[in-house]
Amino acid sequence: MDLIETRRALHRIPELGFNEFKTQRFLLNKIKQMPQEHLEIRTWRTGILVKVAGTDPAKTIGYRCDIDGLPIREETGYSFQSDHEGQMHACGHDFHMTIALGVLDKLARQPVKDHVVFIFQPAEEGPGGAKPMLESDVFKAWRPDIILALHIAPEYPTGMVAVKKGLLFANTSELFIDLKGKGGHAAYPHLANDMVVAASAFVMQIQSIVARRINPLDSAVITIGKISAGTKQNIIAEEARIEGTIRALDPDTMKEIKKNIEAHAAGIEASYQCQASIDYGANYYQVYNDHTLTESFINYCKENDYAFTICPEAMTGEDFGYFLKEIPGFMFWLGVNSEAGLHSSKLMPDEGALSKAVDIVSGFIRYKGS
Ligand SMILES: CC(=O)N[C@@H](CCC[C@H](N)C(=O)O)C(=O)O
Repeated sequence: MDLIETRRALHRIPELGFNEFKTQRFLLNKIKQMPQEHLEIRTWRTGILVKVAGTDPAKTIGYRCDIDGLPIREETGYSFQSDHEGQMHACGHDFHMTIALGVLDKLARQPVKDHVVFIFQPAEEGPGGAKPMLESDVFKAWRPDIILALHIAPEYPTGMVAVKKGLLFANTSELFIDLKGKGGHAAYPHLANDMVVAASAFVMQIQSIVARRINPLDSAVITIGKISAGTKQNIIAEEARIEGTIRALDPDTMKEIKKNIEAHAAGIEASYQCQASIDYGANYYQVYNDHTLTESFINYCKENDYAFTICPEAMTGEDFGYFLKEIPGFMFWLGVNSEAGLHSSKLMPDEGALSKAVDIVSGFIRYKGS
């Protein structure tokens, strides 16, 4: 299978969570071109599960990748840039899918003793595909005993593995706040309740939560990524919407942050005479790597001289955390050496990482599964 050609084709067709219809068709088409003798294929919504039957199975190994893109207008200048205006694979899921296909292709040709289940999961960026997928009959029927996944890391050299035992990624929660006040003429502010001013005050106030309400020894982040309000420069805005994300390494810190956001929202309601409604959207459980399996992966990397480092935990989120909550396994970072980072319109991961990752993952599955 030509990995670079596959990645470029996937890069052209990013689709948002649970709308990955073209992506699903593309993946199914690729999978059907592989030797079928040992394969069983099932779909779940826009996702796909593929089982490679083991030759003498004692367990099932799971390998998961995510398949959705982001609402970002691409600015890479690639000749193969996104055909979908305003959508881009800016979190490397085109890499994740290509690597999964590459590993699957190898195992379809030469299975290991254990069963291996490949999980092409939709909607990682939101609203979250992992949780409902875990509850699906198809997943339950093929439920793996151990599971692994990777995420590209622009900051590490191409092909380098970065991993740690225990906590790798934070608990996350989306944050959507709708403010409703009273619109009016720009010249008569005393007759209106201006939601641009209320939203601005709210965004500034919640900056003090991490600084002043959370123990400095705990890590937490509140980022507001989007604000929308108003219709025209001389009309007082009746409504405002604030969209963001909350991150915390400890689930109790997450609860504390939410409690404080609610208190600030109540304060804004009183001060600015408006209604504030809060929706926490998708919440992702932390990514916690199993100690024994991560140790085994570290040993495997050392024995095979793969470039490797122990990394610190990160405030990124991943709904792979839900798989790891129920099934022992781990996630690792794969270096792709890009100046632009994740969620950047200029993310340009080095394609040299693709074949290295296929070797690393297929080798580890063979190491654990033969
Ligand atoms: C690896 C990565 O970038 N993951 C995303 C996960 C999104 C979680 C959710 N939509 C949220 O914004 O809280 C991330 O932003 O860390």
